[in-house]
Amino acid sequence: MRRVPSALSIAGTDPTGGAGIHADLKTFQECKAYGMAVVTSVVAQNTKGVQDVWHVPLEMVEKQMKAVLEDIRPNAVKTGMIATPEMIEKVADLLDGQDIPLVIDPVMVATSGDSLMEQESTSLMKNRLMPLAHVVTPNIAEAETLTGLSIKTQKEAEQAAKMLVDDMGASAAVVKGGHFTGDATDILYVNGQIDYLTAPRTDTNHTHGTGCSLSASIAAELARGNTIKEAVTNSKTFISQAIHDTLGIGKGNGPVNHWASRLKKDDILV
Ligand SMILES: Nc1ncnc2c1ncn2[C@@H]1O[C@H](COP(=O)(O)OP(=O)(O)OP(=O)(O)O)[C@@H](O)[C@H]1O
Ligand SMILES: Cc1ncc(CO)c(N)n1
Repeated sequence: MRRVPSALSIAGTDPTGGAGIHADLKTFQECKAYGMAVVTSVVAQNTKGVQDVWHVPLEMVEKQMKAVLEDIRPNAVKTGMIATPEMIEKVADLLDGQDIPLVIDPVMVATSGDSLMEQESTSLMKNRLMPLAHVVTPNIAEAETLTGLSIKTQKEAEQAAKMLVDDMGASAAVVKGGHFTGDATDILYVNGQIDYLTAPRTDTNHTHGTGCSLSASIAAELARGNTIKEAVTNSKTFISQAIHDTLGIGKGNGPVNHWASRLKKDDILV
């Protein structure tokens, strides 16, 4: 029987629509999955920075999750901003044993440089969330924090990807090279194999929400029944185009163009 694939984001908000659950829902839609979202933190932020954060009470996170799970069971889940140790424990408890493909974007710092996770959360992120992850998608700084390695080269990024899987229990890791120089190369480690996913670097500072959108795309692809390698490869194509076909909006690091694969910028200009 044919089905509508659905994907759930568990993440924080961005009222300017470029990152967090807003980016995730746009991405799910573009990547042909029915999108759902549980809010973990309400963030007053824009493309220039984070002004304030309110964490949703844990019992309300649990109620949101239960409301979704008892009604429309997602075919894949992604987590983004889960700021506090207590919230990580709660989300891990709720996801443990669910048998739903899980993409963990270990969000720690916004593109603007503002912190989105409490320092004390790192060990719980490692001990509780990594073992549940089908795919974990750290950027270089997040991979360094999780593994304790210093990552200056692609070989060191490979080593980090292997640690996240072989030592910490994720099924696959994508160490993103957005903050390296040269081509935008991400390193995928899955089934004991390293793959380099490379795209030309776009010369832009409009990269707000790139990480959120990449991990949401991977979740949508998994929800559609694709393998991890197919999901990550297709998602790399999606995010490269969304960065390349920039919208040029925002006074800071502007948002990516989630429409890019089906609309060219001229189609949406008024
Ligand atoms: N300038 C660029 N040109 C092309 N691809 C890029 C560029 N910057 C980032 N990417 C790609 O975007 C994806 C996200 O990577 P990045 O390392 O920026 O994640 P991140 O730091 O978690 O993102 P965020 O800014 O949302 O926190 C990766 O596939 C990366 O290679
Ligand atoms: C809510 C949220 N999640 C993730 C990021 C990282 O881009 C952000 N800026 N805001």
